[in-house]
Amino acid sequence: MIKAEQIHFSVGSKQILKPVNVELSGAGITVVLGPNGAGKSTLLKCLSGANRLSGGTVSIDGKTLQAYSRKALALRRAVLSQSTEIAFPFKVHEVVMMGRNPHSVRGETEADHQIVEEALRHVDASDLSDREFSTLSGGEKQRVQLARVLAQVWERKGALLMLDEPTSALDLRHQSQILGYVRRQVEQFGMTVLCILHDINLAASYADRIILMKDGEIVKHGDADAVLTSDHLSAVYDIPVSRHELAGQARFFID
Ligand SMILES: Nc1ncnc2c1ncn2[C@@H]1O[C@H](COP(=O)(O)OP(=O)(O)OP(=O)(O)O)[C@@H](O)[C@H]1O
Repeated sequence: MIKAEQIHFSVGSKQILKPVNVELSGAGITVVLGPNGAGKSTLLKCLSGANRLSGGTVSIDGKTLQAYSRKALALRRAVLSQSTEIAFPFKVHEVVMMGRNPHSVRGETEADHQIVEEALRHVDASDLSDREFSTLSGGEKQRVQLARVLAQVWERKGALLMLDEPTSALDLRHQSQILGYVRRQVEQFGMTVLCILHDINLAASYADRIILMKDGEIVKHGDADAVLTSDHLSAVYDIPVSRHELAGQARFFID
């Protein structure tokens, strides 16, 4: 369980994240939605420990982030950030193996290699394994980075996954393939997922809960069906958004 109490984040005199409380526990996908600049990535970075908080505390299983060693934190939660670039000429399989580093006591094992192979298969990137990472397309890089994150918490019961726009560079098939796979991980291993998306329809398809943000604040946080209303979305995005039910699924359109 991850719990944030009154966390906030400022740069100079600008408060980018106003004091918020967030609690995520148990198996499920929480999607963070909101317009550009709403503070979604800042919230995720504060929860993951990438941002030094201006105030408040984040704890995982009752222990503050500061009380975890880097390795213990890496075994408990994995983070996919927006930037997928890597400065050095690594091969794809080497990038995914980085996700296994926190597990290595005496180097890579056969099991680690199998996990890397499996992770690449699940993101449809097996054929890229021996390619140099820097030569991949944007969507290929994003899938490989996701494989690295999946390898980090491979089949760990109750692991935390924090994903910042994991599908932003993906085509339609890969969007649904990858979010579908994340959904199955949640169901099989009880993972707790926090995922930033821009596509409201994707969010409606995969989210159990929604955090709706605007101007550095959480405007709504609750069950997806209750948060994803025409009124809430129109107010947050400053544009009329209508909700329709199609084949039993909520669908959103700009009027
Ligand atoms: N280190 C920083 N220094 C100055 N401003 C920052 C910094 N980090 C974030 N910001 C600003 O804070 C606001 C929130 O940024 P954040 O990246 O959290 O937004 P977001 O909701 O993830 O946006 P997007 O949908 O565009 O990715 C933005 O206006 C951004 O420019």
